[in-house]
Order: sequence, then C-alpha cells, then structure tokens
Amino acid sequence: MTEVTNLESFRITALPESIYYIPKFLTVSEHSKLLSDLAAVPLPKWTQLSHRRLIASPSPLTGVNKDTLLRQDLPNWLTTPVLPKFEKLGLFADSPHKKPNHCLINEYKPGQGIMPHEDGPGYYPCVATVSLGGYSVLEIYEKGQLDRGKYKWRIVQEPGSLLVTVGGMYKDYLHGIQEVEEDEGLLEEMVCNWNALSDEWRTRVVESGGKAKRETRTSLTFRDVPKVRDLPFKLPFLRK
Ligand SMILES: O=C(O)CCC(=O)C(=O)O
Ligand SMILES: [Fe+2]
Repeated sequence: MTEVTNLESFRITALPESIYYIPKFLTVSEHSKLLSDLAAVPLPKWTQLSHRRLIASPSPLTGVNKDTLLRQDLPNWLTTPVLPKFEKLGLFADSPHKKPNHCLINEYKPGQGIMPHEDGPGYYPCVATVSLGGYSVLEIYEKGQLDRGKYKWRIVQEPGSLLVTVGGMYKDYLHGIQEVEEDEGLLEEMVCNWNALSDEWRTRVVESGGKAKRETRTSLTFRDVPKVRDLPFKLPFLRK
C-alpha cells in the first residue's frame, strides 16, 4: 500500500490547479471488503438513472436549494476504511465538519457515464473519490470549452485509487465520464497522471494501441456539506 501522509507529493503536476491522484489508496482486502459491503446494500437504496445508478448516503440533500443535509452519520462500512486515511492526509482539515458527512455512490456499467458538470455550491470545495471495480477516465473541461465538445485533460482512475479535487479545479472547471464501452486515445501524452498508473495497466493499454474496455466501476465521492439540519424528530429506524 502507498504510504499516504504527504498529499502534496501526489499532486498531478500537469494540471494548473489542485488535484491529487493517490494510487493504491486502498489495500486489496479493503477494496474487496468495500465492494462486498456495497453488494449487501438493499436494492431499494439505489436510484436508477438513465446512465448510472446512485446512492446518496446517508440521504439526498434537501431544502429549496438542495444544499442541506439531515443530520445522520455515514454508515460505518463506508467510513471505517477511509476516514483515518483522509485524516492522515489532512483532507477536510479546513472544512466545516473537519471530515466528510456525505457520500455519493455512483455505479457505471460499460457504456455508462456522467455528463460534464460541476458539483455546485452545496458542498465544501473538496471531493475525495475512491474508485472500486474497473478503471475510469475522468475528463476535465474548461467552462467555455463545452460547446466544442472537447475535454482539456484526462485522468485515469484505477481501482483502489483516490482522487482529491479542491479549490479552483473544483469551481472553475467541469468534469465528466464519457458513455462508452471502450476508451480510445489513452496515450501517455493524453493522460495527465500517466506516470502514477500501474505498469500492468499501462502495458495492456499500450499493447492495445491506447484502447481499454470498461468494466463495472463504482465511485465513492466523499464530501462535506456545510449546512446540516436536525431531523424534526428521530424516526426509530434512523437511530444509530
Ligand atoms: O464517478 C466519478 O468519479 C465522478 C462522479 C461525479 O462527478 C459526481 O458524483 O458528482
Ligand atoms: Fe461531480
């Protein structure tokens, strides 16, 4: 496992703003435990969208601006493997609650993705994304660039990795994942964290001429929601 205590050493230097890629953030057993705990989540917790399925944990944001979290802890299976590591890295040290209180879980099958978007003002501008299952290619767009349909940078996320996005990169750019069954053009000069990727993955992709086939991939995107409201009364099933 990578010794993850110095965030700065994981900065993607090809990018102008603060974005960090930490390979092997999870051990192999932490990765498979998270996947099996996720598989045990009851089906009704998932929301099926047209191009991915989603769980907002502990619950979707509420209020007129959809920026308010009802006070409830994240489940232990999600926090136990990652929160102590976030703390070691100093992630969320300056955020209102000093740790994430919300996690969007996205599952993408081959051919699925997420349109270029920004995450919006409801969250403190730090997102920590843990990747599970297959690899993914996150594409970053300059805001005025979307109409030309072209991303500016590509970041590959391998299973077990952590991607941290803070500050300007969070606010001034859009990010998305293309809805394809196979990515193309995954060449050294096109992938800005190429050197941080595993030899196995790079070799396989180079041998297939810059192509890679998608597999099911799940992202756990941890965030801190500044606005938290107490539940008007505690329902028995929401008690910890
Ligand atoms: O799955 C990912 O890595 C990105 C997800 C995302 O951008 C989001 O949930 O806002
Ligand atoms: Fe996002």
